[in-house]
Amino acid sequence: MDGPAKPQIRRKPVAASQALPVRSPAPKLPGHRGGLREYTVDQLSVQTTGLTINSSATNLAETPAVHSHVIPMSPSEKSPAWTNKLGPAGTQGLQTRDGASSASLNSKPLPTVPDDKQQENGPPLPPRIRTPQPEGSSKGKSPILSPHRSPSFDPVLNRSSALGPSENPPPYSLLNPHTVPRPAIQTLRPPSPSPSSASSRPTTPTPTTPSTSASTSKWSSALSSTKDLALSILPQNYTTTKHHTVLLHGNPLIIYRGPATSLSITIFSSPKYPLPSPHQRVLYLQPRGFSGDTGTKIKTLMRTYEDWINVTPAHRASLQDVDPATVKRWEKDIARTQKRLSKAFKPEKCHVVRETHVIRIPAAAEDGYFRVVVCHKEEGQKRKPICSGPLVRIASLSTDSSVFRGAKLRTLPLEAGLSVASMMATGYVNTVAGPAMEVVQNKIDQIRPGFVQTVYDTALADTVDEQEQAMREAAYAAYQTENGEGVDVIGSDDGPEKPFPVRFSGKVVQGTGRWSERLGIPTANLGDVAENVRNHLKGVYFGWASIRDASGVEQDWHESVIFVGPNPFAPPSVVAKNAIAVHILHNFEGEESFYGAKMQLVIMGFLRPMQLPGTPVEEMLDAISQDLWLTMASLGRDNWGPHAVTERVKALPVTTRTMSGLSERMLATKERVQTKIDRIPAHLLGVRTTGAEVRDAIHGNGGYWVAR
Ligand SMILES: Cc1cc2nc3c(=O)[nH]c(=O)nc-3n(C[C@H](O)[C@H](O)[C@H](O)COP(=O)(O)O)c2cc1C
Ligand SMILES: Nc1ncnc2c1ncn2[C@@H]1O[C@H](COP(=O)(O)OP(=O)(O)O)[C@@H](O)[C@H]1O
Repeated sequence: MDGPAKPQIRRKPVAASQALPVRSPAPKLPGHRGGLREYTVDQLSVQTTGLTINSSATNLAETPAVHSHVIPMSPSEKSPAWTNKLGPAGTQGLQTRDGASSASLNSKPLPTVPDDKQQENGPPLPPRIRTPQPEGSSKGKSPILSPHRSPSFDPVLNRSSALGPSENPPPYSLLNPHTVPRPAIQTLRPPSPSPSSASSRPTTPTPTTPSTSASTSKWSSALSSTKDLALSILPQNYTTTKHHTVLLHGNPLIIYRGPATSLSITIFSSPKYPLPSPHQRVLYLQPRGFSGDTGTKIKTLMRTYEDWINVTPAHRASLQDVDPATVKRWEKDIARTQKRLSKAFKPEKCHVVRETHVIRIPAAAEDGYFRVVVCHKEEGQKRKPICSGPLVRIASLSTDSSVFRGAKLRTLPLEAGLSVASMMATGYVNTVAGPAMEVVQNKIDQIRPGFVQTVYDTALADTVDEQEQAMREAAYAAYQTENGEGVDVIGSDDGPEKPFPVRFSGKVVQGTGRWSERLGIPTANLGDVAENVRNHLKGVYFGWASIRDASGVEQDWHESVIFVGPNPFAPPSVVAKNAIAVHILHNFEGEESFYGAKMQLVIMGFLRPMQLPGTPVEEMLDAISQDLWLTMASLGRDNWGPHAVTERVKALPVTTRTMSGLSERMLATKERVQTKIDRIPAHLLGVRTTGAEVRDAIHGNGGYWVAR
């Protein structure tokens, strides 16, 4: 049971310069096969390694349908162009209903909150009890999987269907319940059951599979579990200060769903403080815990100089225009909040309901933690933040390592849950969209990471070497915390310490399946591993893994967590032999398994001793969430990556070594496949595509608001 002593976790200071103007996830370098420098430690050969990070995305956010028309705002009502160059800032210590400061996840102060609006330790509100949503007829079903799609009005696109002519629903008949990938995640439940989630509410009808196949229910239950988890982890649904309260309607976990991704809030204020007039009231989406590269993307896609995104709804609607079921839900939330406010404030000071906003979340917001900040903004003046809403997590269904960005330890289980849901959803996309999608998506994945975005928005680096350096730094920067404190990492920046790195290989064999059944995390079990590895290692380690394909060609290297110890699920034996189980932090896009394949492993360091068999599932998940976090952060550093990538790329012909040469090739391929990609409404299944993100801007702010 006792492995090496628990390693020292260091807090790595992060220099501002590490927030690079390049996009994370980083590109896979074409032709990268991970040629390696080898060392020798005991009888083991060792090597240094490289970095590969992928990305894709999705949202099931509810977009309340508007029945008839919306009232366009007059030009004067429209939000002013945002020329303000204030950097991102936080709302300081906004008081939540349970008296907790929202600064627990967001610690930067808002610099310009007027005195009378500053946070105060105002009357603590009674704890919020989340009551079940009786309308929850669709509990457990993902909104995008609901069996019927009505041609209801789409408030974002301002037309009668969310789907354009080229955006037909995917060929769901192709759904094959047997091909949706593992894992089963039934046990991935919130620590304490939370009765309500967005998944339990009626939502805007969306296209779906006609069947209630096993795969569909698995996928939707993965999401619904994660959403439940979100409620228990990010439970506060309103923030309040002396004069303002912002109530979030729906689940704080908002799954990306293309241009129709939205969130709804209601703003209250004290009788003496009505909200500014519509043309002076501007709503921003403020990224929390992001690194500079995301800021760069926002700036580029939104054609602006700042990281806050102006999301002020473009249209004014009346309550009669809104779907009655949505209004009913809002009213219920409002009544509940008002009841609490009336207990917390004297009647003459009690906040009154002012406006409800349905905010469209642009694709530029990417994945991460956000809050809505309501500002007072007069022409030619700096904006003045008035109040801000609860934290929300915008997420696409992807196993992209960057889903961990911005997460704090408290939210990591949620991140792990998302990662599992992502795996299933991405497989689902491949299944429903059929082989075309798979081929095209695979291609786009090869060409897309980093490069396309780089071409769009930044000056190109001169050489591939520089690009590789940049992508590594960008990957690391993604783990910066919002307060600049840095991230937790293992080991020194100089690279792995003796006896690591340790390199070995094994053959992927079938395990008992019990681990993934219980935790929802697939682990490749290794046979044919050298005895000295089995016997000398014990505990949980991190490192790089690479699988050889059928023809023996080594594929990309992926970050991995590696377990060496007795398998608690294996049949008892007199001398328990150590098992080696590897979870690779990569989505294998619907590939069922790689049993029989040869896996190369390079262990770079020790994470923790193994937990005793019988440890509660929640505790194990917590530990693994931290394992994943530490692995990504630790391996993202310069001296911890697969440097041999550089050597490989150097071997390429000179023309392909320059960034421009590469990016041209990338773009040419991209153009060939983009048209196909664009026809697949992957966003409905939660997958972001580059084309969809770029086109997103044409929808403008969208959204609508209702005066009370
Ligand atoms: C990252 C990781 C961490 C693990 N941590 C533990 C642990 O702390 N305690 C334990 O008994 N098993 C641990 N395991 C191992 C599993 O219990 C199990 O032996 C292994 O994943 C094989 O399961 P399978 O037979 O279902 O494939 C871990 C596995 C992985 C991949
Ligand atoms: N990210 C991943 N990490 C490890 N294995 C994966 C991953 N994705 C898919 N797999 C596949 O899933 C298998 C493990 O599945 P699992 O449900 O744990 O079954 P078993 O324990 O019976 O092998 C691996 O052998 C591998 O083929």
